[in-house]
Amino acid sequence: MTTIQFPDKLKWGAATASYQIEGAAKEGGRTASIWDVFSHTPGNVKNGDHGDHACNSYHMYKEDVQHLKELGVDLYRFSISWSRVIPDGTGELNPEGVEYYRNLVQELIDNGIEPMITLYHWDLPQVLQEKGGWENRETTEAFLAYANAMFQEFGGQVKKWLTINEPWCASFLSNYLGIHAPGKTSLQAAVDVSHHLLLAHGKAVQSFRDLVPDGEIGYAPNVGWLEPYSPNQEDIDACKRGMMWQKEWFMDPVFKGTYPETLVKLFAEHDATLNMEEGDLEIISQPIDMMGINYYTGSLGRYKEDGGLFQVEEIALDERRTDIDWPIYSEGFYKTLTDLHQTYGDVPIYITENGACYNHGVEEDGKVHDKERVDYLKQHLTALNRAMEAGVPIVGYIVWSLLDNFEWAEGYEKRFGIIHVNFETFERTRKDSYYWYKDTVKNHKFER
Ligand SMILES: CCOCCOc1ccc(-c2cn(C[C@@H]3NC[C@@H](O)[C@H]3O)nn2)cc1
Repeated sequence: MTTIQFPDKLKWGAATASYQIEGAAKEGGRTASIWDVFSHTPGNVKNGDHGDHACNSYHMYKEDVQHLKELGVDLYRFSISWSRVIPDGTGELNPEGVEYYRNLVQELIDNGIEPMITLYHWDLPQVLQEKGGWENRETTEAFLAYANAMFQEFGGQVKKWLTINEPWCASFLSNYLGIHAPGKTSLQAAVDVSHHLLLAHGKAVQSFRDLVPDGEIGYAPNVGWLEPYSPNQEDIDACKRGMMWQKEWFMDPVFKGTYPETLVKLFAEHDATLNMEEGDLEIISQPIDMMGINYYTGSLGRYKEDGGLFQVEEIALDERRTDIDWPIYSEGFYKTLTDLHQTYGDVPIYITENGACYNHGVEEDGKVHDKERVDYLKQHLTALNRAMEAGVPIVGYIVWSLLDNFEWAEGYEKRFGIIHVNFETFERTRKDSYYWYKDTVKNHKFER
């Protein structure tokens, strides 16, 4: 057996997001988000699932906090539903909506858990979508007003903030590939959305400096690793192009104040222009205090002439898959983290999401034996440990997710939680992985 030991200063956490767990979609003054509309549109989500009730956390947050307390984590990462706190998208705050999050923040603090708030985890108010959504540059101002209101409401108690979760998913997966809300298939729309998300991020960071001067703020891009299928230059270049879409496109503007020219040209060749205004990149490249990284999977990448926008095809390393059919590639996690450190320097990194989909149910013994999830976490935490030993400044690890929840277009069938949720009764059942994670957090180590 080998002991994987972590430094005591590493923070441990668990994560969720508003539309995926809250439910109460039409309660407490909340109005529709783009995910309400998208999930209620037939054909968009498996089994016709939607977030009307989700995990019922709007009514069960106290129980959720008890699970977190007994888990022993330092941090709970959750997101605010913009349309719950500002139902019209702009203008008046909804007192009931603000009260829900004030109660949640207080419950966390009373139980010794530090809140980490994500401002935008994909649930844009539908009212704003009807005015063009993120394609409309004005939405960056609406986001700034929303962020300022949240900074003023919660900045006294909440010191860790993330602006945008997985901007690649919120722009290209949602507006070019059409797989997430609003389900558009326009490359121009996706390029506009990606720029406006980054601009909104930069505006919020600027304002945060005044409103929460003792806080730390960042954003949470997702990255998948592509390893060249062969040493052929065409495969190496194909992997670089494929990763650029999630990595350089969303990180160069923030850390270097530029977009990668290769992609600007490639998008232009496909009639999608990058529409910026003077001063945008100065706003976007506001210094941030930390970066969240969401990592799940990776694969081999091989040049393919007709391989889509980036002329790359993804080939799984081997047959190991999770139950959402994503390859298991913990070495890719290590390579992602060391690559980011070499490219972008010593920005402190929180792993804001890492976890696995395994769809185990509750057995006759009343337990959930998700050994595969424990194995996935062991492999990826081992890779994380190696990256830390290689000098990558990782300051926190936040598992996705605390609860089984609404996994977007996959619905409730795909379970990422360390706690099982019965979506009829909302009963929570701690999985074997919950107890393994609890022990790892307590001892800052595990055996493998
Ligand atoms: C190129 C073609 O690709 C087709 C599918 O493409 C993707 C990519 C990525 C995802 C994806 C899902 N998740 C998990 C969530 N992260 C945030 C949190 O809310 C979790 O629920 N991360 N990435 C889905 C689909």
